[in-house]
Amino acid sequence: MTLENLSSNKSFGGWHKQYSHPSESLGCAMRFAIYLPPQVANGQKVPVLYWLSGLTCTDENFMQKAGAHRAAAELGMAIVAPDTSPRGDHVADDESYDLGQGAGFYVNATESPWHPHYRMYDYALNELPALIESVFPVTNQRSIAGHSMGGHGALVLALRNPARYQSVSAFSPISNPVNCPWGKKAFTAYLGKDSSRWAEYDASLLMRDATQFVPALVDQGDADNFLTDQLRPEALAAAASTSNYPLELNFREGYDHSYFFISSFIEQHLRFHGRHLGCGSNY
Ligand SMILES: N[C@@H](CCC(=O)N[C@@H](CSC=O)C(=O)NCC(=O)O)C(=O)O
Repeated sequence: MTLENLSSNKSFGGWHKQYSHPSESLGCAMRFAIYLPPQVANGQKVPVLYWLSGLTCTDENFMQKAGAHRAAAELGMAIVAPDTSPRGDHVADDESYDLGQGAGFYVNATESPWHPHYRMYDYALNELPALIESVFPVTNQRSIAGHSMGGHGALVLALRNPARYQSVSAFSPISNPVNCPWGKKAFTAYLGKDSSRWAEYDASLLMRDATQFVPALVDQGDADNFLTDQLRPEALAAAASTSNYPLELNFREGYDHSYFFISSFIEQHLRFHGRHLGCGSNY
């Protein structure tokens, strides 16, 4: 296993570290960041929250802007944040911000020129957790969370793989991508024009049909400029009502789509995951 340590910074008694590694699923070097709480210094293994970021992000946005380290340190929870797509000169790209590098949408692409590298679903579900669990002092207890495109990714991964995750949460997720401009553009490019093949990556359609449940928490700002056109939380609410899914959906007055919103409620999300991961004093 070739794992290159790119940076290390002490934070709230634990460590924030960035790594690069050759990814088999993506066929390129891939970067991720990990926050290791202080408990690991005592030889303790800790559970992991995977965080999937949104359009234009790298591994850095969440770690530097969300303010999650204090609660993770208290709870004894590792957080892993991968980059949002494969990267490199040999990797297909597009000049728009919502397709190509920085916009992997957590799918396995089937279409040219994307399919050789754009396999973020496999990477986030299998390759990254296998690497993390073989190298770092963590247990195999996982939860998953994300923002916007990453909220879509987190919900889809948990809904399709309920045995893999203890809990799922999202801020401002793209809840019904088959019915919004971001989703239609990305899915047409990555998955092809036949929209019947998009359903396996649509959180609302998956939640409507779910029979196995992962506790789910979603926060949505009501002043989010993407709310009506792109995010469609009402579709997720309707789906949860159909399947009796254990979804807590909160609308937060005055909050927008930014990391100011995420940083205002991230502690509540970490405590929610902590209860399901069995860490911290509040479970
Ligand atoms: N540049 C675009 C919008 C880009 C944007 O808002 N990205 C969000 C995620 S949006 C959905 O996935 C983000 O997290 N940005 C990074 C950050 O640190 O805020 C535009 O101009 O409209």
